[in-house]
Amino acid sequence: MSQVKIKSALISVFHKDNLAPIVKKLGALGVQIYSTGGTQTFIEELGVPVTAVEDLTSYPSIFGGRVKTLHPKVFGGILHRRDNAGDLEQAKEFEIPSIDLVIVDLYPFEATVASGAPEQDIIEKIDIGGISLIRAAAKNFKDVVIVSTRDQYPTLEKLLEDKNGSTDLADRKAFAAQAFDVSSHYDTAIFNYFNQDEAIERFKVSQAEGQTLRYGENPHQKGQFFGPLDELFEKLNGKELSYNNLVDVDAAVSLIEEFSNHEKAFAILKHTNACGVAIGDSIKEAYLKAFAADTVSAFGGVLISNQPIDLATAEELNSLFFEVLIAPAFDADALDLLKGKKNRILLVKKQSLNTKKQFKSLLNGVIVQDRDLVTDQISGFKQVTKKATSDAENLALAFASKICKHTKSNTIILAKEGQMLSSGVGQTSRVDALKQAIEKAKAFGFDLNGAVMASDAFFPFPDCVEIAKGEGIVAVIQPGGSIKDDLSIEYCDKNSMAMVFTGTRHFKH
Ligand SMILES: NC(=O)c1ncn([C@@H]2O[C@H](COP(=O)(O)O)[C@@H](O)[C@H]2O)c1NC=O
Repeated sequence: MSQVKIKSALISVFHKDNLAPIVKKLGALGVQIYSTGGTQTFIEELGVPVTAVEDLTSYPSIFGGRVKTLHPKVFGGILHRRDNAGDLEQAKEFEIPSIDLVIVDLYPFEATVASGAPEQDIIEKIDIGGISLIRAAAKNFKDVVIVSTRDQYPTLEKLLEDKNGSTDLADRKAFAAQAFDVSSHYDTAIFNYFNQDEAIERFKVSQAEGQTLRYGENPHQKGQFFGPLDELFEKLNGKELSYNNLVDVDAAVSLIEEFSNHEKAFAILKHTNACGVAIGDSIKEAYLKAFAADTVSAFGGVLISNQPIDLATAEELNSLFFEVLIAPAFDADALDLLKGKKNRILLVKKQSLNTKKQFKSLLNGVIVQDRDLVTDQISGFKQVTKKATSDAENLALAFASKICKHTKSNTIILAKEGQMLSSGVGQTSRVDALKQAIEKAKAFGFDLNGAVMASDAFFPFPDCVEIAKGEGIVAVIQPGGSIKDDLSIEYCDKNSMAMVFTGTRHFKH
């Protein structure tokens, strides 16, 4: 395999951390180092010999650093083909030295955008010279080693250690692949920043972090997840998250984020749908009320709370077999108890979901939409029946509507005082969803007299309110918008039921 001995290096890095051992090693190997302003000072302070790029190019860094390495002596030094007589001839003619190793750490564009910095600061953090160095060195991987992020320092260090400055083609090609990963990710971030109003209809996503999952939805399917999982969660216990766990965790987090921190909320999900949701005076009470809604489906579920898990709640949870429990924190004694089962996945939710877009693949393409960020507020309820909803009913309706929004359509949620009694989930007709909900509520011993009903979309006919009346349901929330709304309203008026419209449909397909 064709070996290249590193005799010269160009180092230009934004963050200087963890660079010192590499510089020292290169110095010890007698490598000729070229460097830019701040990096050069850093290297000098280590006592390692370094030549300023300015001395190579005979040009100073100009325009506030916008142009410092962009020069034929630098790019020629990287790009000339060492096995091409013509290139070698020209390199000699123009006094272009070989550069065998390039180390770059780009201006932190994404971090600057995330910090909320003004546009002019963001623009100045679009690295031009660095990205060009990366692309040039990666293109000429036959002759050059390109280290394009700080993450690769350990690999380089090991290489320098093991091979004393020599590199194989395979090493260099692997670095080149990573370099184009870095450069394409960087440019995607810049494009998405410029295309915030989506004037250019393109779907460009680059997730820098990924992990291979044990398998996909089923064992014969491969699965991977791309995203910053560690930013969202800290795993305190349990086996690796599976594909299906991740899908359910996403649904659980989306649902629990409907509840404000002063409400003590607990939800149990199966296959992305809630089979129990409640708010209570304590988190233990919320859990017990959520569990009561469907003590069968809770088995193997994904559980989530918006409050820390205390010992009292953990003692109740301990007797349930569940896959995942997510909470903002776990009391030490609760954690000790729950850790008793080694496979149980316990996740600390560190931050909120902040994506504004959702996408999935279909028809050989990708479908993209804004996330449904509308939560129906009592202040926005439109009373459409003669009988107005009471304050208590409004609270129950708002609660039920939050669950509707995160349940597969067609859905009906039946609730009472901060407790989901039952749900009809993913049915092909709304009537079937209601019938399923009624059957389930009865199966788990609930009296529906005085309960409220939420529907994710309008009632095309009055049949749902008719059936609901028969079960003692007193108040209904729905978006409205059917040409036959009047029939449902009339029925409610004649049967002293109250109904509010929200104006917002919450289909979830
Ligand atoms: N303009 C150029 O020619 C140029 N060449 C290298 N850089 C970047 O300058 C930074 C290092 O600068 P310094 O060594 O001065 O701290 C690196 O992030 C590198 O990617 C440049 N800056 C931006 O484009």
